[in-house]
Amino acid sequence: MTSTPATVTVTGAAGSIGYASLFRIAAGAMLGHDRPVRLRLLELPQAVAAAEGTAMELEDGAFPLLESVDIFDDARAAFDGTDFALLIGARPRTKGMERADLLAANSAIFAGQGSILNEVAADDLRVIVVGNPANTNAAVAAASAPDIPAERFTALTRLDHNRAIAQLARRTGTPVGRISRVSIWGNHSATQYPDIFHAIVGDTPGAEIAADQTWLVDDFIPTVAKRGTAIIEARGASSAASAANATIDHVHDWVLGTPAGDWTSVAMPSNGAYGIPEGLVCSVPARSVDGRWEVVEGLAINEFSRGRIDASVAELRSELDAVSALTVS
Ligand SMILES: NC(=O)c1ccc[n+]([C@@H]2O[C@H](COP(=O)([O-])OP(=O)(O)OC[C@H]3O[C@@H](n4cnc5c(N)ncnc54)[C@H](O)[C@@H]3O)[C@@H](O)[C@H]2O)c1
Ligand SMILES: O=C(O)C[C@H](O)C(=O)O
Repeated sequence: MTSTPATVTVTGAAGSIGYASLFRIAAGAMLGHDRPVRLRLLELPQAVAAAEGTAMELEDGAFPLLESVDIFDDARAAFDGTDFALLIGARPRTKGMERADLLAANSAIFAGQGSILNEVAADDLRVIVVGNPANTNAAVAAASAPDIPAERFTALTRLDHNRAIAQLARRTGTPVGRISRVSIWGNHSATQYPDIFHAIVGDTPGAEIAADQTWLVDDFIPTVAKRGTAIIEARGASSAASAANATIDHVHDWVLGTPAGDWTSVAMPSNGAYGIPEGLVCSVPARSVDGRWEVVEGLAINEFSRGRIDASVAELRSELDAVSALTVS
């Protein structure tokens, strides 16, 4: 544990996920209850006034760990010396909008932010991309930051991981705290593959639960993979509090470690494990060891899982190709 203050830059700070994240970060839920935090709020100029309101509320929280709150509409100033970049700000997908439409809108933002982080962020920078399409945005940002180790760029699939645990708990009546070793593979999209073949659900091996193929294929997998869309349909806006919660879980475990005997799911640059091509930011089962994500290697992948993983990897590849084509043209 350290009491060295951490500088945390949150982009899209006045948006829904930003608002749902900041107070918990200030309270110590992300970096530990003994680590002071300096918050930097980055917003578009038109949302700076809203960010100022949020800063007033943060002040009114009188959080003992909160050393400062600064607001920026300039990315270079917001990222200067930052230790943690929570890249949330992006155009959210709204009702009827396809993820592909987001590629064009968002890749320029993340290329620009990656390149600025490369120049001004702290040496120990860690990045989590939440703004969609999160995996490909993270790949674009990493490619624009050649001096920062690629492993420091991650994207959020912890929300999918948490959703999978919740659905398993609901199905089996097992408390969430007794479910471990769930894995999300692939893209944060409808092609993602929530894998329970290695899970432990109470005292039951996940493979036993997965043996009910009808439930697995027609219920569990689509419910988890399309949960974001279901929430957009219901709320008229994408998930915010659960996304903020998952973002905090992701950074918390990255810094403070995954629970013993368990793992989580992280979209990170592939090292080639499980045949996933390098260069893609792909969700895999991962443990945090001494502050670094490590892929959980050596899991037996059956034919069913292989097909699902390959399908999501193919989508990631096509997203990256589409972004490269945009950059070239
Ligand atoms: N990966 C996940 O699990 C997951 C889950 C939910 C939502 N999301 C995504 O998170 C993103 C944010 O969602 P939200 O609900 O907070 O949206 P929101 O519209 O409420 O807020 C987005 C904020 O980002 C700001 N912004 C836009 N471009 C910016 C830029 N270049 N720099 C700084 N700020 C910028 C906007 O002004 C706005 O305040 C969306 O892309 C959404 O699809 C991802
Ligand atoms: O914003 C979206 O497209 C959905 C979001 O990523 C979610 O999973 O809730």
